[in-house]
Amino acid sequence: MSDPILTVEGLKAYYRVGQFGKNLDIRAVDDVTMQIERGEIYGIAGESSSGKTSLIKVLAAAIRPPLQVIDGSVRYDFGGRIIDPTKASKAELAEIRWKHLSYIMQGSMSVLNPVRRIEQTFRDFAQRPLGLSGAAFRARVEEHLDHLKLPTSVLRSYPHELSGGMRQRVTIGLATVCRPEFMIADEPTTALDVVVQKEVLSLLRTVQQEMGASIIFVTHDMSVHANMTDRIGIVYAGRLVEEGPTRTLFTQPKHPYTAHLVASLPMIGDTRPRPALEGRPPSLADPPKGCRFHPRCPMATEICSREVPPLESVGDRHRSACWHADEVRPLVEPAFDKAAGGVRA
Ligand SMILES: Nc1ncnc2c1ncn2[C@@H]1O[C@H](COP(=O)(O)OP(=O)(O)OP(=O)(O)O)[C@@H](O)[C@H]1O
Repeated sequence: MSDPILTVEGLKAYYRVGQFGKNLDIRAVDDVTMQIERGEIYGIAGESSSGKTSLIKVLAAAIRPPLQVIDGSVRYDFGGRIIDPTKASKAELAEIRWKHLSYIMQGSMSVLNPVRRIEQTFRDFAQRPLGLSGAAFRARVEEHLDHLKLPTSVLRSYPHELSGGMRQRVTIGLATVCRPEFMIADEPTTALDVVVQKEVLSLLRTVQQEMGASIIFVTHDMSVHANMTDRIGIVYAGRLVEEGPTRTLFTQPKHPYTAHLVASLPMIGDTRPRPALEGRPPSLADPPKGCRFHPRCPMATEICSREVPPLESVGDRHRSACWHADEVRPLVEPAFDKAAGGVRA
């Protein structure tokens, strides 16, 4: 049964910028409607500049000008306590942050203050929500780090004294110490090498399972999505164009853009040429009419340049915004096995 912790309806968030004396709207999030279930890992995928970070900034209540919410609603249900982060007061947000909602931003250094030891950063973030102080607080943090198999000696370190992988683990420690119900992770492993990346992802998944938390997980790396997520939302030019269970999206994509994203995944031992996607994503200041993907779409017909396709159900928990959803086929033979590590040759 559906038990959404987050419901987003008709969300529009634009960057309002001035250019050559004129006001310009960059429509980074344009009419997004989605729900996240309690305990699920929901991945957001899409190429660079598609609006992934802008969307989660709104969801994480981390909006700064020139980004503005223009329309729509965001509704969290934290055990019966309903909160819209786009309308909540500073005091309300301070109450939910870390305790109910935590945000692992791109690049650990943006969270870890370079001139404060890790222990001080833990105090800054978590002391208030945990309602502990002094030795009791320190004991709780040490117990948590121990549980995550992180040496408690990191508490005495400054961020620059730690490796990138260790810093990212510490960030996960920070984001989880108050046992939030909802976590938002933006490209948490992008800067790390593959081995460290796997370790960090496995740590994140373990804590998520133990806490029963929901995660929105953003990355442009489809192989990470294959390994981590229960469902994926595909974003193109500010719009959610397809959404469905991870396996379904990999094996039966119903949007030509998803079919290309999935096909672009390198697979060990498969040297067949990959079908390349022509062109570049459109400007979000002046996106094309109709389906925003139509100028690049090999399946586009006249209606695609005229009318915006609605995001409609095409199967079990599967929605697609494409006039030709029924005709979309995978571009390569899919090989998906999550239990064996997601995508395989
Ligand atoms: N501060 C800003 N002012 C104006 N436009 C911005 C600002 N930040 C982002 N944008 C624009 O908003 C659009 C969406 O950017 P966003 O960072 O959300 O995309 P993304 O999918 O997260 O990209 P990436 O994968 O590269 O992080 C882009 O066109 C970008 O140029």
